[in-house]
Amino acid sequence: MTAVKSIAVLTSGGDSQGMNAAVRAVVRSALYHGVKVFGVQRGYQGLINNDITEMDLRSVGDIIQRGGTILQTARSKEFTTPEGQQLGAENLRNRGIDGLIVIGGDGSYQGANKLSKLGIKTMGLPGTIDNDIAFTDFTIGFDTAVSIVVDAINKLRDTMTSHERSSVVEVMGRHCGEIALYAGLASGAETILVPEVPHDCQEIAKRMSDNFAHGKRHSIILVAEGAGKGDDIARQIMEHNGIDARVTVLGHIQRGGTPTHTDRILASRLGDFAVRRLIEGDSGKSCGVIKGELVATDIDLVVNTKRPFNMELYNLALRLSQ
Ligand SMILES: Nc1ncnc2c1ncn2[C@@H]1O[C@H](COP(=O)(O)OP(=O)(O)O)[C@@H](O)[C@H]1O
Ligand SMILES: O=P(O)(O)OC[C@H]1O[C@](O)(COP(=O)(O)O)[C@@H](O)[C@@H]1O
Ligand SMILES: [Mg+2]
Repeated sequence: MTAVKSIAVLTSGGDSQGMNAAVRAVVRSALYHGVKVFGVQRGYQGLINNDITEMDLRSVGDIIQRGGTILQTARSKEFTTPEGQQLGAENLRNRGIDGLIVIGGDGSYQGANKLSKLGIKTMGLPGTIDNDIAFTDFTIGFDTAVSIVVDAINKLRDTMTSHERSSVVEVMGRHCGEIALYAGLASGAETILVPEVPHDCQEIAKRMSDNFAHGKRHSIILVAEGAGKGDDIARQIMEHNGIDARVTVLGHIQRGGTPTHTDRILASRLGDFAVRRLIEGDSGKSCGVIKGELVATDIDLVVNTKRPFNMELYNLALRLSQ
């Protein structure tokens, strides 16, 4: 006997590579356990518009390797109102859907928390390139996004070294420096600017000049968008040390392309886990992986906890990039 007979799945907010793999896992796991499964189009907007269709095994064929999301995504203003949330919950109930799996980032989690408080059995899956959700080591899409940034920096290094230039690379992360931190450490960037740690352009310029004086032939400055605009940082540093700085804004390239195997496996594990928890009667949880183990944490706690910034990795990146 399963605690839910019929569930729905949606993707919301900024898309991320691996969302499709998560949708596939939810659909196939639900059907495996004899639970009906519905797909909601365009995130919470689809809940409001009643844009909900039943899915079968073939609805999720040939998608594990695709970026983006076959369910489409949206940022829905209407859903941030209590009326929008009530309507979304009613539309689910009217179809006899008694469980919902939300795949999205910190904003989507706020919405999932509201639905859970309205009595919908809701589970959240962390789907965002930003890695800004607490109580999971990684979010779905982060590994792919970091790989894309590292690959871009490898290419930039070649030409920067040849010209003895510095390169400012702006990456995503409106409120969170995880992409900059991981990509910076993995690519040997000399400077990593994140919203969590204050910076001083004069100090950065001085360190850069010292490095050039000691034989460095390039300098990579990685800036999370939440820490400043690449153009502004480049201008300020150049004013202090006169070293030619070129700016690259990676933008939405970071959110596209085929997910890495790490993201596909994370998405598959989390999607299946969320379904099993709903079947066992659990709800109001965020699914995550901590030290390799699947965990379910109260979504209310997750949305009210800021993910701690990893200063150990940050300091390591600085020490190793001298
Ligand atoms: N406080 C909130 N209450 C209810 N719904 C919210 C809230 N914050 C965000 N949402 C919903 O989640 C959607 C996605 O959030 P957003 O921050 O854009 O993306 P992400 O989930 O990737 O962080 C929003 O468009 C909105 O519909
Ligand atoms: O151009 P868009 O779609 O607003 O997305 C840009 C944003 O996407 C993100 O990667 C994720 O943002 P959300 O949490 O709002 O989905 C942010 O770091 C970045 O600012
Ligand atoms: Mg977000």
